[in-house]
Amino acid sequence: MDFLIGYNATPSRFGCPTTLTDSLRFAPVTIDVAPNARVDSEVGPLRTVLLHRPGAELKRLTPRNNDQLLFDAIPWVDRAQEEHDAFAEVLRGRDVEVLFLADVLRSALEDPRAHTAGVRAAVDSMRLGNDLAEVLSSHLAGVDARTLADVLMSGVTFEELPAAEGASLVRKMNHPHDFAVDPLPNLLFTRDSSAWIGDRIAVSSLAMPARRRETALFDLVYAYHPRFRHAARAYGAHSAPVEGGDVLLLAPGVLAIGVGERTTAAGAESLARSLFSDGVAHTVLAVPIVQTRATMHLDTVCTMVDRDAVVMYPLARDELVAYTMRPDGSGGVKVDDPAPFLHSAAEAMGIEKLRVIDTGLDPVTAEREQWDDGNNTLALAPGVVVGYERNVETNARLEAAGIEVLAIAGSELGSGRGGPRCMSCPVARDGI
Ligand SMILES: NC(=O)NCCC[C@H](N)C(=O)O
Repeated sequence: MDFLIGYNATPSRFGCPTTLTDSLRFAPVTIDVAPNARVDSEVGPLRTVLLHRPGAELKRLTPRNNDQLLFDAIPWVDRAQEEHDAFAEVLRGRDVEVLFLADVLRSALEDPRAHTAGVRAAVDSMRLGNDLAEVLSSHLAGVDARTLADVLMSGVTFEELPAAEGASLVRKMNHPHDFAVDPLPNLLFTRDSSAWIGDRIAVSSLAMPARRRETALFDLVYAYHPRFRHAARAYGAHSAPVEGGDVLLLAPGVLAIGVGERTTAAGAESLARSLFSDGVAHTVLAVPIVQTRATMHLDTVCTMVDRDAVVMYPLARDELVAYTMRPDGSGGVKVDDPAPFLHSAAEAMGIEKLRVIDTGLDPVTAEREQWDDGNNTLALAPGVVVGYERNVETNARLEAAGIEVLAIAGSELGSGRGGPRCMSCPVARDGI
């Protein structure tokens, strides 16, 4: 890891007012940082990405728990892993450094403070009762980083618990296959649990109970992994809900944040406020989206495929509006009345028009392909995206508009209702 002289905050790049505390924060300090951790757009050439190779946590899914765990089917795990390996290979083939959550989590847990935080994140005394919680905590305190990482990701059933003296009522009254520690099958969707915005990392406060514990895992990765531990934070992991799938970096300093099933208006406002005060953004568009499973995040209906182009679900094209937020000049946030999204986005980005690659298919095909994440592309560079091969019509429209589509299989990966953008957390992109 390089040691360099740096600054523990980034000066305002957008002319936002600086305060006394800002100037104090700019004192030089010696820090070890990942020199390239920075994402200013959706389409700048991708250099580093964080993925999660699906693992044992997917084997926990059954027809009894899949709805609650936010999967629409029971994935064939071996095939999902093959599909994911092929996805990672496509990225490596384009010179992208691929990091895996399991690796960074294990490294972070080598730090004894992270280990303690990890045990705390695994053991819920409200569920287990004090006796069993204590037994499990002292067991996990003694396991190695790899084992603790596996517990945190894949959970533990009551029958897998270490034999405890004087079995508790909780243990006796739960079915052996019930979870003492819940599995986190949605770790696959690394986009949602954290997002880099400029050189800041925003660890999400996730809305759905099945995903809430992801916050603690990412919190400790960014707090203790040697590569990330000095990264500045945006927003607070314990603020109102914001999920990364709702956060689009339209252009440097310009964000759109979907507000719907996952991200609340309070969450969007809190993230905007934090980005404004750190000088990381000058305009944030809050974009209401319909609260349905099909449109759980903004990136299920719209993703950027070029500097000035998006692929968008046709029904969203005319319906999406945006509430534009800007700093008010005295530490607050000014909110405009809603206006058409495409217009507000172009204005904030300083371009004449945001091109829409029209997946203007017949409504049934459009609806089918939106459900199968046709609009959820991951840009590797301006005009180059990864998409699921099954979305034949959408991909053909993209190609016809001059966008190169690197098609990957997603029959099993898609069972959790997420596409290439959902499955990737960009850590470093070059500027555009
Ligand atoms: N950005 C995204 O749309 N992510 C997909 C998340 C799917 C996951 N099964 C969930 O319901 O949260």
